[in-house]
Amino acid sequence: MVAEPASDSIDAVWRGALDFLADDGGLSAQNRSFLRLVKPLAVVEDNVFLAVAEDFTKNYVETTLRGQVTEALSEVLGRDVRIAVTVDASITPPPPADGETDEPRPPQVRRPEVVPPPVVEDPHLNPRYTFDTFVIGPSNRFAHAAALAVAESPGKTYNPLFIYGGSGLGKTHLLHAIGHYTRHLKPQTRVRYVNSEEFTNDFINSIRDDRSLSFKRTYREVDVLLIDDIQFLQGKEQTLEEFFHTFNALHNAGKHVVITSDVSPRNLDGIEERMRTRFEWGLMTDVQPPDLETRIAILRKKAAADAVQAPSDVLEYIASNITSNIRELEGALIRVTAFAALNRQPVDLSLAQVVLKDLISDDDSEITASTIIGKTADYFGITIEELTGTSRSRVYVTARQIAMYLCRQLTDLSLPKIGDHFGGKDHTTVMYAVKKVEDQIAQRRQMYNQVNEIHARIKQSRA
Ligand SMILES: Nc1ncnc2c1ncn2[C@@H]1O[C@H](COP(=O)(O)OP(=O)(O)OP(=O)(O)O)[C@@H](O)[C@H]1O
Repeated sequence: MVAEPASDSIDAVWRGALDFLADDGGLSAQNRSFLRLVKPLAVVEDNVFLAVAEDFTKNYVETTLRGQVTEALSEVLGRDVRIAVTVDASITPPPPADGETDEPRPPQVRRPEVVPPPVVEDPHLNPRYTFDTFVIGPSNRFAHAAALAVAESPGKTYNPLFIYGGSGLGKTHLLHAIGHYTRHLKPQTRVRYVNSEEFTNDFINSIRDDRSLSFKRTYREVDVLLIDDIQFLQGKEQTLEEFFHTFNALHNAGKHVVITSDVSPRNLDGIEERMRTRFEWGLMTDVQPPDLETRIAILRKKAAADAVQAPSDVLEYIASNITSNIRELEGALIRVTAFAALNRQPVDLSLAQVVLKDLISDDDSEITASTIIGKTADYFGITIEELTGTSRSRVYVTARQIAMYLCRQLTDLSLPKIGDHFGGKDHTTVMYAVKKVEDQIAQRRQMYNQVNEIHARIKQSRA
């Protein structure tokens, strides 16, 4: 059993968590700056209480940084913990530690007249999903144009904008791009991005905690609401009712709503007619699987963004063989370039063919999260309960993170749904695991081999 740290050791726990994050290497300078604004308060059972001076910082820590911070604290404490962040306006950022003086200091957010507040991305928006990084082709030209028009003048035309289409075709990317561009043009615009599952959880929690007013404020006091994967609301009557009122309140006030779904409004079963009709009030547009040229252009852009060298014939090979999902397309490129980097080999066609042999197969029967979890547990010689449980032993954590990564790569499940398969883990934990495995694949041969071997076994099990 892990001893409960005395309350005066909370500083040591927090320092350990910061060291863990530093070793992990995944924290940007901006995020390090944010963590310096946090004052650790106490560990009580499985809760770690933190305080910050501002709502803005609280929001950032609770959304963008939650996965990493929770993971680090759980690692240090040896068990799964949750974080709770409170606002205490009397907190001032600590002075820089020795040797830290060259690091950029976070701006003093409480003296805006001297130093302006930090200009950071909206914590809910992925910085990589912008219009600049979006490749336009015949399959998405209309959706892109509509998204751009909304971003340029929200509340005016195409309200609501409804974007639908299959998994991994860029719907989420477009939603985030609208958010970024709107804020770029008019920084004071209040934009909120939310996945429908988070909306549901937020709603349920607000009822449980008697916070319906703050829930309403969160979703109604915005200029642009971007709501992803609305199909998850199918059949959830109370949440739908709440969403219906949210939608009406925003629409009546001339605020913009952008919705994505895997099917068109009329194919959304389990959603009342009155709501489906409203979705059709504005503009509906689909995104289709991209053609070969667009797929090659997407790979080229991705290679340039990641600064990896990949000759044209390799990009064409990948693009010719992976046709229906852009997430898979990008995953294949990462796999090839990671293998080449680990083996200090140049990326060429024969290498790509070997590396992608099992990925490019004719068998397209569906891979499930259960298969992935089962095969990963087998590989590590642990049980499914251990893999999906809460133990922090290294082997369990590695197995859990690899299985989460493979679920993201090989299934159409959303981050919250993947979390559900792992005993109800938070979607930010899944996001963190995916990012961590992605990074380590390119840096550690062992990780690369493990992921590849498990992937091969999953594919074989379907043969
Ligand atoms: N046209 C595009 N140009 C560049 N990258 C793209 C494009 N379309 C999709 N992508 C990339 O493909 C990946 C999957 O896209 P995204 O998550 O937006 O798909 P989605 O349609 O929302 O899928 P899901 O329904 O599974 O959530 C992302 O990394 C995204 O950046």
